Amino acid sequence: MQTTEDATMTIKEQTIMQASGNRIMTRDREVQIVGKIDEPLILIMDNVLSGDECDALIALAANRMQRAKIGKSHTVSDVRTNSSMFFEESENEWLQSIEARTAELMHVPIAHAEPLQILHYKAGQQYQPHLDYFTSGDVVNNRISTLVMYLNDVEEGGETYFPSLRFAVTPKKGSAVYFEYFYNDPHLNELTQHAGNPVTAGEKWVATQWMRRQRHRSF
Ligand SMILES: O=C(O)CCC(=O)C(=O)O
Ligand SMILES: [Fe+2]
Repeated sequence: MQTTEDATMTIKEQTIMQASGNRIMTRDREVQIVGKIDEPLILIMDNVLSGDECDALIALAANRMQRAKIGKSHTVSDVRTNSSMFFEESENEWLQSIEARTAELMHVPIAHAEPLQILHYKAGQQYQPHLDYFTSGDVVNNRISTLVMYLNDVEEGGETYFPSLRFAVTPKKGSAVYFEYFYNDPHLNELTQHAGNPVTAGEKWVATQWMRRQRHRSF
């Protein structure tokens, strides 16, 4: 990727998202940027989903959850104690509009999107530090960016935590954290390592959208 110079004359790598301004207008919602780290780019966004959309995603996923599987071998692992499920691509009309919004927000064509993933953490459950991109296997059409959307307010704990940056994002219904790892500098990509901190009271629901470098969907 090309590099640009910012005002302080330090060389900064180009990012997928142009994160200037305090809000992003999508076709059907105004999303507010309420927090930001520059490099690696991490954005905290408010108003990504409506309360009704959050409730509907949870309701649709609830009876389809299973213990989360990790990586290629699909073995149950202590790295993730939460449960998860994937929707079908564009399963219904309102899901389609959420997918279209996330693609617009993430500045990547919808064809590059993985199906939306839902995670559910009960009290005591967590997701230990990990990278979202693959370090073996499908590295050609690898993941390049993540949007974690919070579907409920968590009573206690459950932050999305970036250990290398010592940065924690508190879940808030309808808000999201965005990060990307498509840098030339592998160190910047590695800094996006993150965890789902243990939920210490209540429960936590999130929807994760991952984007691929190339087309991933058949339509
Ligand atoms: O639950 C979280 O806060 C993080 C989820 C996550 O890391 C993922 O879905 O890849
Ligand atoms: Fe992750």
